[in-house]
Amino acid sequence: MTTSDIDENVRAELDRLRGSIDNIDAAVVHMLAERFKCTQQVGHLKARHQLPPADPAREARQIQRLRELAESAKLDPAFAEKLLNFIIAEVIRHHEQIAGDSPADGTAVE
Ligand SMILES: O=C(O)C(=O)C[C@]1(C(=O)O)C=C[C@@H](O)C=C1
Repeated sequence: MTTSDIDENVRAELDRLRGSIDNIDAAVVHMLAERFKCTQQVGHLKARHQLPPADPAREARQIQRLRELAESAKLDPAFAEKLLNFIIAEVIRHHEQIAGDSPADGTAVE
């Protein structure tokens, strides 16, 4: 059986759920885009002031907080931690690129 020859009621329920999934995925993309807009500004600030791209102490606090939020939301905390680490790794890569593009005297224009 394929999804094209299933019962009409099942099809309607599947379509309804998929509609919500599509809305949630869109919200996730928009939220991530906003987060990356902020972290790009952090990257420029850090580059201007010769601050290191990564801040492991800050990350440890973020992971702890996210794990607690995940637990209370009934989301697997290990998954939440992996997701945050994945996002942060990309942010650090951007920070490193920005720092690499900036002259050491901090006179770069954004
Ligand atoms: O808060 C910072 O210092 C950032 O650079 C942002 C951020 C993040 O994406 O949340 C990224 C890298 C750091 O290691 C910690 C946090």
